[in-house]
Amino acid sequence: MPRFAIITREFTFEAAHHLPNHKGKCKRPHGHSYRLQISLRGPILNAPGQSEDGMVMDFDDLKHIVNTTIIDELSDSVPRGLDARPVEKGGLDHNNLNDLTGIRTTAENLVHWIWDALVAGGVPDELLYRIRLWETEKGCIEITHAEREEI
Ligand SMILES: Nc1nc2c(c(=O)[nH]1)N=C([C@H](O)[C@H](O)COP(=O)(O)OP(=O)(O)OP(=O)(O)O)CN2
Ligand SMILES: [Zn+2]
Repeated sequence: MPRFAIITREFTFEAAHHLPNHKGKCKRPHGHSYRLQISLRGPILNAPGQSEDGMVMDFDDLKHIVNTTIIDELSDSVPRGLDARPVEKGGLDHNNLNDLTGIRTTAENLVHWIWDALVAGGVPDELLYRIRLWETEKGCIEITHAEREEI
């Protein structure tokens, strides 16, 4: 029987957003230094002689897929919401999240959008374990498979 492990890689990006109709200051355009944690849970590979022997996934591979799917570039496979607008280039980093994603950019909505985007970009849904996102140092949103379930 394989043993399992949860691996977590952290990412940061700077981005602008606003929340239309928010009762407070967040309705105005402003920026955050976002902190993002992607966690995968899966079997520890038993592949003697291979690079990934003893890993769930190589951190380098996870970094590459997250950067090229959502952070530095936006993969063409990632669905964008109805309010999406053209952005000059790039992914979440140094962009306007309202225009890039086309969704209402609460942290709650963003973590579900990120989950969908990573699956669209090739991360197996069954490997994704948890996504955590900090907009500020004081507040964090997280989802796991339990929060992905529709009632
Ligand atoms: N549940 C949520 N609440 C809020 C969200 C959100 O995504 N989910 N977002 C915002 C705003 O985006 C805002 O930028 C963050 O607000 P806040 O926590 O108030 O951040 P501050 O650092 O500015 O808070 P201070 O109390 O002024 O330090 C709001 N709420
Ligand atoms: Zn904000």
